[in-house]
Amino acid sequence: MGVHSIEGGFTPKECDAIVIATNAAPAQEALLVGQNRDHNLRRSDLVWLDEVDGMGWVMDRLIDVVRKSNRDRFDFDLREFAESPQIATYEATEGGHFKWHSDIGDGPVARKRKLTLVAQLSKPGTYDGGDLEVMPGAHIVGASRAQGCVTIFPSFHLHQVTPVTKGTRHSLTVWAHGPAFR
Ligand SMILES: O=C(O)CCC(=O)C(=O)O
Ligand SMILES: [Fe+2]
Repeated sequence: MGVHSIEGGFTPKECDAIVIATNAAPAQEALLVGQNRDHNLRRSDLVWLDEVDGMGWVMDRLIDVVRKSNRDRFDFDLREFAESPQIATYEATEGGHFKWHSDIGDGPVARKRKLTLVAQLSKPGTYDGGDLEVMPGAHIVGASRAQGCVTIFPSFHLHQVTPVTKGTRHSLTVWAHGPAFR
């Protein structure tokens, strides 16, 4: 099952507005499913979109994009958005990265993740590295780095963010949930 890419899911102006609003909110160090702090696996700061004022329109857009993508490409049984979208900040100075992982976890909510959506919030020229790569089969698909581009894939696919080696990368992730695959 493939990786779906939607150019212009957000405009560059909208991406900048999300980053500016996020930077004003206090960040938490990213925890993994199961709440373990493992810098070897992941190094980034996280802000929950629900905790940033004036971001309701962002959730509305994400819902539209997921609905359309699911209708056109996946046809999964999706029922809810059970978690707040997360905005991640990967800093070169901190070796920001996220090693190969699947988003389906053991917890009651992470277990129900079915589609993962990632929006590129940073301009491609402002950071080096920080590539989102997805493995839908025996090959690796590199996500578009275009600002505002949205990449959608089944949450069980392995994916990684390569280390950021210069500058800062911001991304927005949201999951759509539903009954377990069978
Ligand atoms: O930042 C990204 O591009 C991906 C983030 C991710 O894989 C996650 O939050 O599970
Ligand atoms: Fe992930």
